[in-house]
Amino acid sequence: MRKIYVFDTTLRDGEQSPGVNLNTREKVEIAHQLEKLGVDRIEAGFPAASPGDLAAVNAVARAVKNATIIGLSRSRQQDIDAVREALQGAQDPCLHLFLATSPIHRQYKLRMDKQQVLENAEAAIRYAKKYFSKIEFSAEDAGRTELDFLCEVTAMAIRAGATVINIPDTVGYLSPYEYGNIFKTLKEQVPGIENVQLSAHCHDDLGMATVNALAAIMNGADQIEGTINGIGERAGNTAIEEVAMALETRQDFFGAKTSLVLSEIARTSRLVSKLTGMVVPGNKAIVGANAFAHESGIHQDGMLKEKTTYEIMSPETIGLKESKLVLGKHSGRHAFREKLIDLGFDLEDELLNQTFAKFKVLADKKKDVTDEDLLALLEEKLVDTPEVFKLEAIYVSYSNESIPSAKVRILTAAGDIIEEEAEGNGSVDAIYNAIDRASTEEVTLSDYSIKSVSHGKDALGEVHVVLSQNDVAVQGRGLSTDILEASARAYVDALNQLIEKRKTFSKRDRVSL
Ligand SMILES: CC(=O)SCCNC(=O)CCNC(=O)[C@H](O)C(C)(C)COP(=O)(O)OP(=O)(O)OC[C@H]1O[C@@H](n2cnc3c(N)ncnc32)[C@H](O)[C@@H]1OP(=O)(O)O
Ligand SMILES: CC(C)C(=O)C(=O)O
Ligand SMILES: [Mg+2]
Repeated sequence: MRKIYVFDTTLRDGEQSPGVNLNTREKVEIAHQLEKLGVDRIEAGFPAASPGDLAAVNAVARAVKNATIIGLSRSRQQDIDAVREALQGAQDPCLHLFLATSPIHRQYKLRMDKQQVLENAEAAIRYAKKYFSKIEFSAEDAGRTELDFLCEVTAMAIRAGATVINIPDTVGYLSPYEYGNIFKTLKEQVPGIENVQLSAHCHDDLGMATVNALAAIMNGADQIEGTINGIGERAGNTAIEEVAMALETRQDFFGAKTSLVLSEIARTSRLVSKLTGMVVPGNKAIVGANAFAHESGIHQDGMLKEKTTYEIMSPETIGLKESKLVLGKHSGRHAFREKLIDLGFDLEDELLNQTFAKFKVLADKKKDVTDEDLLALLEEKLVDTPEVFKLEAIYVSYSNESIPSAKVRILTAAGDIIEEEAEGNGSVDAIYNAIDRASTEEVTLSDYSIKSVSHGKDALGEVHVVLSQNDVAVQGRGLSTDILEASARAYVDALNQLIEKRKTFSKRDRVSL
């Protein structure tokens, strides 16, 4: 199988992401992880950028033993000398030289004509060749460079001694067809091209960085350059994990492979995200939190029956434990039952259906239904007290400038609907006074507590109350994403418990008589 070399530039182009700044310790930590991931080449930084980056590149060069270490340099002697200094101690050093070749960059940025670009690049490569056996030359903005001039630049770089020729689509402008065609043309037309490696370096401005890298591979590229999580200048670079997994998953189509240790992908992604502070979007391919998560019932059902129905690769391949079936409002009974079994509850069909109905009501209110939410729902369902009173609705009126009031609508076991209103010294007190009126029970609230069962601002609130009547005390519990509703439910639950307990006492009394 054809090998595709992986050139990781997380520490250089990745660090060019606005807001990202990696210190020496962080660069070394990421470099060690990249080594474990098995990347072939690590671009550790741009030594001429600052003394700190020079020192960081040097620390990486000394620390890493199993990858080529690269430093970036403009086509200028002082930059090349900075890379020489930075790569001291590297087992396998490589200089990365670049000069822009496109008409826009030539005219406005470099203020050079074609001839000057050729001469400057050649002089830099020849100077560098005295110190480096491995030199990669990049024709910056190759994507917008006249193809015949790009061939000329490439031929010059090969003659001057470059060992890798990189074709950057610096501004992420090209379509896969156009980008692939550059590689095909260079392969066909440039003398000596067979003696060097061709490299693809893409940016994601139009969301085509990965597909362009793949197009380059299909047209003869030997190496892809990219970053972990696709971080980098503007919209970022090709995400290495995406190319590696595309090649792995579609070997039948691409017929090429990287030598990455794929099971290190998830760990590397997490580390880079942590140290750069760049959060990985949930829907990011391969490494996003949702990449192996399924929320909708039909997909979950398919997954439970056969994973390949909805997964083209396995989470284990990239070092994750397993796929996730996330319960939410789109989930179905199959996944719900499976989740409850995982939590240790194998419910009979009827109870399952009742709990499922409650779960759907909760899922309408919450983004994610967590294990804690489910346990709370289950506890409520498993302890089944007959509902003499059922809370149908509450309305609360609160302002800090008036007395809080509440109205409740309660359905009785006999089928009557009772509506009552009351005021109180707070919203909860007003609700409880209204429920007292509706139930006509005379009870004392001896305890009230509230806690959050799950996390986040849409977490379930759980209210516990203790009601007493004569010598009998009962507890009630209510759950809701709204604490006033949870409070009302807990109170009504306690009233039902109280009535149930009273019945048990009176039966016992009759027996003893
Ligand atoms: C596509 C890419 O990712 S390229 C890499 C981009 N990365 C970075 O720029 C990060 C590190 N850069 C830096 O720290 C600074 O830009 C430095 C230290 C390299 C240079 O800083 P300064 O000397 O202040 O120059 P400044 O950045 O303002 O301008 C760049 C100069 O380099 C020239 N230049 C740009 N690319 C090249 C090149 N490949 N070869 C030679 N000269 C170049 C520009 O034309 C400009 O020259 P001028 O001063 O004669 O007009
Ligand atoms: C330095 C070069 C290779 C680069 O990052 C680009 O052109 O995008
Ligand atoms: Mg780049």
